Amino acid sequence: MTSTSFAHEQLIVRRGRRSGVTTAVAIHSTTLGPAIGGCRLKPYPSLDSAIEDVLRLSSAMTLKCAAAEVAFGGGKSVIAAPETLTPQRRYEAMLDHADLVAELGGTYLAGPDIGTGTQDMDLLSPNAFCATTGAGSSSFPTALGVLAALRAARPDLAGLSAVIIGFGSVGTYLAEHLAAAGVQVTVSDVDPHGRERASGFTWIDPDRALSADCDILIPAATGGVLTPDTVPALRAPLVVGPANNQLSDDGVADRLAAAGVTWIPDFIASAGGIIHTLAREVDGVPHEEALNRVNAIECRTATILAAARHSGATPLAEALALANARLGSPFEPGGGGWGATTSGTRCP
Ligand SMILES: NC(=O)c1ccc[n+]([C@@H]2O[C@H](COP(=O)([O-])OP(=O)(O)OC[C@H]3O[C@@H](n4cnc5c(N)ncnc54)[C@H](O)[C@@H]3O)[C@@H](O)[C@H]2O)c1
Repeated sequence: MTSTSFAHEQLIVRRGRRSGVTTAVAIHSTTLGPAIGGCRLKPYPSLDSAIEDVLRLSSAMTLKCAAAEVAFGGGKSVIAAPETLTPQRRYEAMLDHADLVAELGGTYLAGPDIGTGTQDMDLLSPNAFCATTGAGSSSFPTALGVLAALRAARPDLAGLSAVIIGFGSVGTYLAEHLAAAGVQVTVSDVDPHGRERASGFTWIDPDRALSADCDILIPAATGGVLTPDTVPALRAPLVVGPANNQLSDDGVADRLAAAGVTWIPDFIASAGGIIHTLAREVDGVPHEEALNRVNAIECRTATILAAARHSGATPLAEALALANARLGSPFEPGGGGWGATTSGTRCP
């Protein structure tokens, strides 16, 4: 999901001097403030695919921040790890990456992502969020944000059925909350251990999950799951989840609408983690107030869905209009300079 009307500001790719591992930082936009985005560590089939990933994910972060009304821009970083990485070489790769991020002088601030965690953020500190002394895991607020987006489409969840693709950190929170709300929850994961952890929930094999007969389909694993090929197989009338870049391309939003599927844009539904982290670590607000800001995703999603119903456009088109309007007339930071966030001011 990458539709913004401008090119990346910066892409830096470097081979680490200690580790020999290639790492990259992409800064898509600093229009609203320093670029933020997770640091992803994983093996890639090629350098090109790592660069493609960091470019796509960083532009999605621009949209996520703009729509979430925070005074930050979009960035992302990747560490293209070899298939086997000893703990020592992994540590050296993180230090190499920390050097690269530090050279950017605060223009890019990292956070945990696939393959990295809070202790890695300690190494990137002060150019990172969610270090061990920070706001903690973003998975719970991310799940809360998905639930807020879901409520905008289906206020009454009791008695509905949901299939969650990806029983990881966010997927597990979602499964527990939805079950508590009276939803019949089915989960799926490619990891064989996922099935053991999923006792208490109905299980479905990953290759059947996307086309499962249910009220709500929740992509909570990888991106790119909604494609021209997979849309015809969908049976759920509503798709909403935390996975970034769920569409293979923006045109898939039109296919979803034509198939009668309501798709809530990922960059709206998955913003709970950054909203909570910034509220806690930048604005210093209490946990409860930070969660209130996450819950504003319900109002934002309701506004987008109502606009789409009114205009006949897709929710994606309306969400892009919202984000791009904000990028076109940037928030003027108050006395706090960059770092002051506005989340919740337009959607209390
Ligand atoms: N954690 C956050 O705060 C956060 C914030 C925003 C977006 N996201 C996105 O949400 C998604 C889930 O995040 P997470 O933190 O729970 O990640 P995670 O790594 O904890 O969980 C993902 C799970 O998906 C499983 N999986 C991978 N491919 C699969 C497939 N094809 N079918 C079924 N299962 C598959 C993995 O085995 C894993 O258990 C990711 O796309 C992530 O980028 C997460």
